[in-house]
Amino acid sequence: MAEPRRVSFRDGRLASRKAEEAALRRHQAAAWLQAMVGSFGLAPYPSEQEFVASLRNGIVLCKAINKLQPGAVAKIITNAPCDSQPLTAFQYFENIRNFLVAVNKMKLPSFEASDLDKDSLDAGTVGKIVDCVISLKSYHEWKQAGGANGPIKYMKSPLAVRSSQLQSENVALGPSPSQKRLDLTEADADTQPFQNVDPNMKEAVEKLKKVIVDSMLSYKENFDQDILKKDPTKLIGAVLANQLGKEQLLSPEKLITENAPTHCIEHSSSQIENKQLLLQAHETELLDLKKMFQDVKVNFRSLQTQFLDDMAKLGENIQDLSKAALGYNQAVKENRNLYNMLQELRGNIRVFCRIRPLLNSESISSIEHVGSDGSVMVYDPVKPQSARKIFQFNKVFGPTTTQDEVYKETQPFVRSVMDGYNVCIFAYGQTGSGKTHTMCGPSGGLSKDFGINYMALNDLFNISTSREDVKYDIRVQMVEIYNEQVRDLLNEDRSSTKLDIRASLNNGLLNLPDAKIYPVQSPSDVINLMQLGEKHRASGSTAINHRSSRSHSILTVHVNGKDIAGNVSRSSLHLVDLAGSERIDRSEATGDRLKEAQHINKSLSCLGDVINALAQKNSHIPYRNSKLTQLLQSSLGGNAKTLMFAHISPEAESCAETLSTLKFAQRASTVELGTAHANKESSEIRELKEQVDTLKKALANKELEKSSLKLKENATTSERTKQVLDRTPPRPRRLSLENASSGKAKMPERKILKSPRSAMGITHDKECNSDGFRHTSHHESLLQMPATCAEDLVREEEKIICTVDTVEFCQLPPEAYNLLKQSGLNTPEAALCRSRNLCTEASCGDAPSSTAKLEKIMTGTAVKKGSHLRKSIQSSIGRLIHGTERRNVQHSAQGTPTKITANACHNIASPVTADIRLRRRQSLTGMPPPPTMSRRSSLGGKSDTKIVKPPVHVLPASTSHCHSPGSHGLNKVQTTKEVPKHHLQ
Ligand SMILES: Nc1ncnc2c1ncn2[C@@H]1O[C@H](COP(=O)(O)OP(=O)(O)OP(=O)(O)O)[C@@H](O)[C@H]1O
Repeated sequence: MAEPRRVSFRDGRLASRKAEEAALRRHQAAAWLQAMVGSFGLAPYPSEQEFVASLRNGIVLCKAINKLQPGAVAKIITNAPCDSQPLTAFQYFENIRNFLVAVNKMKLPSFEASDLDKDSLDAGTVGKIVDCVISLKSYHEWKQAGGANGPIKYMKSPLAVRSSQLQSENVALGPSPSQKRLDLTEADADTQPFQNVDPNMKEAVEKLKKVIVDSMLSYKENFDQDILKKDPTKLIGAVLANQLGKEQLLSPEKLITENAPTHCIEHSSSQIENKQLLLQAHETELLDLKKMFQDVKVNFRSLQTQFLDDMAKLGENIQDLSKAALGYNQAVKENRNLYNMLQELRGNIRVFCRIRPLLNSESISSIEHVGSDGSVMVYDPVKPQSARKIFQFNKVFGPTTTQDEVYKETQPFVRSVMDGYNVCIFAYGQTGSGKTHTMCGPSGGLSKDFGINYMALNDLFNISTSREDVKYDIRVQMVEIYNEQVRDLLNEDRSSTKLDIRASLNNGLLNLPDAKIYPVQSPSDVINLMQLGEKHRASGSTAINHRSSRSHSILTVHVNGKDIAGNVSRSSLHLVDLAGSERIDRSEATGDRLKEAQHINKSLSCLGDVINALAQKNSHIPYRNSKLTQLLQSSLGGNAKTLMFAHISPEAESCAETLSTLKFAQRASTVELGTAHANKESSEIRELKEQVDTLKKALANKELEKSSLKLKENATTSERTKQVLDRTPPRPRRLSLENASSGKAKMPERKILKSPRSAMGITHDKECNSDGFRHTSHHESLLQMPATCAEDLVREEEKIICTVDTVEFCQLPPEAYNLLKQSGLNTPEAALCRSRNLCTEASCGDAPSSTAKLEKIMTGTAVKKGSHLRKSIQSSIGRLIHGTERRNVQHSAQGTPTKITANACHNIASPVTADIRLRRRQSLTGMPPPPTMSRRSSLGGKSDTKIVKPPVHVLPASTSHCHSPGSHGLNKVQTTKEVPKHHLQ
């Protein structure tokens, strides 16, 4: 199969080579003719047609031959300049005929007049014409050389043409006999005998010539090393044999012998001899070519080696480069990850930039480059010389980015809502830049190409159904801020949509308690609600956007999750589509539109102020300057994850706004919110938190009560003391003092707080009332209380003391508290009784049993409680107590002598109550007190043992009366339960 292909290739090459040779000869002929007669418009390398066409009228040929032999053509028929008629065919013929006669006279190769006829044009006939001209040329050269060296020699063979240079040199000398013999185209007298020989013979010789020339050309074209290695004589023999065999011709000798008449044989053998010589010459030429070929081959080999070396080096270089590129890519990736981590840790506002497509195809885009690394390069096409500005964001979405691609990048934020994080995604940008398209989808979410709002909610549903162990409750709110008014978008009653922003009691965050909130179960619920909201949202047509949002819309999704272990998470997702900033001159807003635009621009400017203040870490952040910043406060400065979409329009006319948006967004990306926290609580923590809240409230109540008590005591002490002293004879009074001191030993601890908040007594009396204690009325009655009303006072005192104990009781660790609750003391009244009983038990010397009970509770608590949670709750309770005590200490230090006395009274508690107190304290704070130190000493003060003296011995006489009310009170408590009333008297 391969062989025919090689043959046809060789044939093709041969044909092209022949054509090349013919073209070269035409070129020589044309050049010579032009040199002889001047330019006649023939191209240097004419085609066959051009060549023949230029000679067809015979004028050029006649002129050329006349130059060689003046008068060779007597009359040349030419076109007169005035004669516009073209020459007739007959006139042509005259010129050609005269030329051919002249040529024949000169015994030069000739052609037929009809050969110039265009209809009969073929390669052979053109070749004859060219041969004729070339022979004229040779003649001319010979003549110029003087004609002394024998007859003219002209070339017909392509090979003869190839060696024309050599021959032209020889022309000067005249052809040697051997040369004459070698020349295949020799047409001198030697060839004459052939003209008389048998035409068959002539034809055979012509064929032979042709075969040899073709073979030579063929072998020259296709020689290979094998051929060149052969003996040239044998090679030629082989060529002849081959070609002759192919042509089915006999060998030249045989051919001549067989076909030629006898008288021609001698001549034929000399012809063959000539041809053999010619072949030898070609053999030499072949050898030269072989040498050349070898040289070329060596060069080629060295070039090939060099090329291979270069390729190898190039390969190595490419490998190095690819390694470097790979390393670089990895470094960039790592860098990016680190950057993201850093941002995550810092809690920076993430910023994505989205470029909407050009809406007017004739506009020029001001966006020069969008990098995959989050960079965007902007320039002003109106001022192409102006500097390019590059901005860097977390991500940049080009004009061809789809909604799905945008959401894919947003998804991680949305998903973290389900893990308890608060997330805020807001779209910012000039009017018509595509904010609504991104958040709600085209046509404000009314089409199928949904925006982030819908996709986010859909995603939340998917997660909620995929997490089987958590039960989620998803609710939706949708409001707008229109002309600085917050309006409910989901309220069907459009007459009462105005909403107030209020601080939540739970977390202090601002919210809209009156806004309608709808539970959603499926994406279709969401679509319905969003469509309702979009229907109610204010929008209008401006010169920039035919459906421009005239309000900021906030879609809030509240997600509450509770897992099977009772752990809860609460989070919210704010999806904010801001109204676009607009230049009034461009939006051409008037009337209502103008008012809206002013409000929009103002609130966006407030947002800018807040962002600036946050970016600069100012101490004051002006959230309250607009409703928008008020509502977004928790997202901009809280522990939320915040993502901002900066939208830009690529049109050249919007370049200024684009730059302003990008600068704003870049500033926003520097705002550090702090690490976001998940709002997750385990059931235990939740319970503990609730208990801490209860304790805090109770502590506050306690302080209030004590301050009220202090007021009461201050106001009534002197009065009561005076009355009691007046009524008590010296003996009972002494007894009373003694009883007081002994009774005191049995009394439970009583703290007398000197809170600075006592001034708030009037306000907080209401709270006390709500707890069932009539402090205010009591306070008033105390001011006017006659001595006989002491019993009432005692009751009041008892209540106060019980209240104090209730507070302290509530300060028990939760488990202890729960255990006590389980034992039936789960109402304030029961707790009150319980505390009273505890006091009583303690005062009756039943301290060991209560202590043991407490101890039991504490031990159980310690076993049950995880140490971590325990520590946390204990430390918070400890702080609460420490804070109170510190305040007490401070007040004691600065207090009146009465207060000192009271403290002294406090410090002389019986060992039993002191023990209870210490144990309780230990259980609450987890800090074991040193055995010899009282609570105060454990707080860093001095040991009570050093400052506390028995009241009887240390109290100065002037202050002993101050102790009486307390002792009275305390005695009264005892009295109410156990002590006879006469002790009071
Ligand atoms: N990414 C996008 N691909 C195709 N069209 C878009 C894209 N973004 C915006 N558009 C088209 O541009 C026009 C303006 O968009 P859109 O209304 O969302 O802008 P806006 O920023 O919300 O404007 P305004 O602030 O005035 O409400 C709309 O016709 C919208 O369909």
